[in-house]
Amino acid sequence: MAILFQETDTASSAADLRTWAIKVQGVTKHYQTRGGAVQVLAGINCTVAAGEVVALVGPSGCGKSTLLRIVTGLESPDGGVVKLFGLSPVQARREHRFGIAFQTAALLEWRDAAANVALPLELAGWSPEARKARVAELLARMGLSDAAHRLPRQLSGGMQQRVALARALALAPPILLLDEPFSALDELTREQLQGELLDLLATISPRPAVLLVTHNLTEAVLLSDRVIVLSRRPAQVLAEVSIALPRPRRADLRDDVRLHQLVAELRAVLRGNGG
Ligand SMILES: Nc1ncnc2c1ncn2[C@@H]1O[C@H](COP(=O)(O)OP(=O)(O)OP(=O)(O)O)[C@@H](O)[C@H]1O
Repeated sequence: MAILFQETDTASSAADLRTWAIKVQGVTKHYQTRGGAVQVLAGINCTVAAGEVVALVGPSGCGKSTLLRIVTGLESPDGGVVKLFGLSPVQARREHRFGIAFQTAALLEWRDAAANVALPLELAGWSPEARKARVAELLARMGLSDAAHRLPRQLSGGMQQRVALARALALAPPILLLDEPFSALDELTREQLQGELLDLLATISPRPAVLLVTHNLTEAVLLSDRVIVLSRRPAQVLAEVSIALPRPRRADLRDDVRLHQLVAELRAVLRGNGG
């Protein structure tokens, strides 16, 4: 295992920033609560290279989702800088540089599966014909062609997450941000979707950079090229673990002893931090 401790450089040239799909530098964040100020992020530095899959793990409540929301521009940091291919999160959102999928599929309940997938294409001004073709392609890719005209409530949890993934990928963004996308699913469905995501990432060209927040260490190792371990709140980067398992990967890699060793090593890092 290679544990690399967080990089300390803060001076980055514009060219360097554009090279990284995601670059997070010195990000701090606190929330004001009734009990006073709660420091959540205490100077986070991390990067995701183009085409790289990076998982973010850490103790419950340490600030993983907060960091992801800051990367999306849904929240602002108190300090520090976030760049997505050199753009601010707000610019990157405007230019459709990333797709997002959350724990709950967050589909529009009055739109059928096809219309939910079409939403980003509509917002980006695609013509009805182009939308129709792209939606059909995405639904077929996710095994949802027969469910195109079903409303979200008529879909299983796994199908809803497939729709959410298809929507996130609709504009073929170079970055995919995933916050616990499978954690609300039963174990078997979760494992199936992990396998489908592996297949997807193996076939999409060029592969998007992925930042995946997860509680599940097996999922982190199975899917990612690198795992960033956050400490307890206020979160700092405790360790970065390279996942040198070959690609393309298949879901049955979860039974491989090398994966189990990496999961054990991640667990040891977290336990060492009281996680
Ligand atoms: N809008 C908010 N106002 C006040 N406190 C907040 C807000 N959002 C998050 N927090 C607090 O910030 C901390 C970090 O929350 P966050 O959801 O980012 O953690 P997390 O690591 O993703 O948690 P989990 O692993 O349980 O999903 C928690 O203590 C949470 O209660």
